[in-house]
Amino acid sequence: MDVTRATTAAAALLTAFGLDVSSESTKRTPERMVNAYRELLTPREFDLTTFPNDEDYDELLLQRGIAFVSLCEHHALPFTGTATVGYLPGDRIVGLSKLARVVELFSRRPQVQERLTKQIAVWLDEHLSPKGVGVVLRAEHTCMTLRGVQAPGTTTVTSSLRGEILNDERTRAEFFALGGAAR
Ligand SMILES: Nc1nc2c(ncn2[C@@H]2O[C@H](COP(=O)(O)OP(=O)(O)OP(=O)(O)O)[C@@H](O)[C@H]2O)c(=O)[nH]1
Ligand SMILES: [Zn+2]
Repeated sequence: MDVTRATTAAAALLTAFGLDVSSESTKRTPERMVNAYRELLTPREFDLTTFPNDEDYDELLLQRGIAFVSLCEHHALPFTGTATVGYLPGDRIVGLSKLARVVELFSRRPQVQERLTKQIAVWLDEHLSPKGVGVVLRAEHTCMTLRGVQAPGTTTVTSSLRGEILNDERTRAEFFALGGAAR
């Protein structure tokens, strides 16, 4: 991100909106605005730590209630919610915190919820090679609740399933029973 250019552009945009960016209170507003968007668009880096599945744990593991914030690519407004990320281990188990970090990796960029959901599932499938992966996101889109149609209280729910969580009926039912609608 070119912060200097972005700050100049933010000042021009706010001025074009008719806002005063010269008072003591607002003169740093363009810079603050850029910092806020930069934060929303910058995931923290991490290493994917995995361990051998020595106990042969062969049931589902779910992480529920992973809070995320992303940016609607149509309006550049935030959408926020919670993710449930689950997997059925193969030879390796994952460090628990990494599930939330993967959600952050893909949420801090311009997104649509469908793509975000799928990217999390595909990434885990490719990097962890588990027997199955399931992701459910539940989010409020401020472009829908604060403006436009103004439908407060609406939530958008998406899911992406792979492997046995997709194909095995019992595993799929258990996944949704344990973590459906991103509790
Ligand atoms: N499928 C999908 N649509 C989204 C997402 N986020 C926002 N949208 C929609 O993207 C659409 C953009 O449509 P436009 O008609 O060009 O935008 P607009 O004129 O601001 O429309 P309104 O929001 O209806 O006022 C809207 O219907 C949004 O609700 C998302 O994550 N997934
Ligand atoms: Zn939007």
